[in-house]
Amino acid sequence: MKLHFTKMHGLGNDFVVFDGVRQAIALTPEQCRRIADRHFGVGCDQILLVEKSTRDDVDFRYRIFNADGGEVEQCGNGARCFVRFVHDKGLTDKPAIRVETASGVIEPRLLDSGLVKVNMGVPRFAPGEIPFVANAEALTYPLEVGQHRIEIAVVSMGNPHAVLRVNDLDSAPVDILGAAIESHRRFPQRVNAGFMQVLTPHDIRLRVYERGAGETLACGTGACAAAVAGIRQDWLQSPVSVHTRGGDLVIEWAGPGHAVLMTGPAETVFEGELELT
Ligand SMILES: N[C@H](CCC[C@H](N)C(=O)O)C(=O)O
Repeated sequence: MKLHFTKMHGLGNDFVVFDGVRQAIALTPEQCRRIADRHFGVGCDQILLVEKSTRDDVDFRYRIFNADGGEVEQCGNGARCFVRFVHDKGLTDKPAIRVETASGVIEPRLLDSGLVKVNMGVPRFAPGEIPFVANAEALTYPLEVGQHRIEIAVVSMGNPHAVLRVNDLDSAPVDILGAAIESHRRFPQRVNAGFMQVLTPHDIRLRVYERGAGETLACGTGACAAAVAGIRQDWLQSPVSVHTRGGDLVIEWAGPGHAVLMTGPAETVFEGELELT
């Protein structure tokens, strides 16, 4: 079966996007893995599936599959590409849309500047809402990882994030420690592992070892989680510029109970067709 796709990225976090509005598409985990494979498939960090909404108070539904084939709750860089995609494909002419995801409704908006601003919803910290086996909410939690004992902040943006502050991002053991945190037994659904270096109260550098994809050049929900974790610990003040290896995001957060706003680019790279086996 031939499937048309659009290759997109948000700061180098790249996606294969399918129009599930005009054609019904169902992907198995194995098909997702094959599409995401950078040698045997198209290659991407995540697959995004745009669908009609099942609700009349939102415009579209948005399904996200990691390169390992697992379906997940949220993707920030993907949300920016989502609104660019539905505009470019003539699926809507509204600059701001409401999108149903597995973890709630987000609101991406195309700005006149060409950037995209997304209301990513309210971050959550209660251990019950984060797959973290803890007995009470705290700003940080100790975690034994191999011979390391680290302090992590745990933030849900719909998807789970563990955020670690480091002094030097270039020498941080993101591959080894990130993989160990991602699959740590304290996170039954696994977790995205963010490594944050605070530069000023309004600037951080960030690398994220993503659940189901490994280290990516940028992680939108990871940038939200890191900024929120830093603001909660009085290291940061809103707005926060998050400098990732793929480029910069601006995160705004007015504090507990408020939504996180993320602003950044979304690019289309090419259109293609693949044989779905
Ligand atoms: N790996 C993430 C999903 C993609 C998130 C990321 N690409 C973003 O931009 O937020 C997870 O398993 O929760």
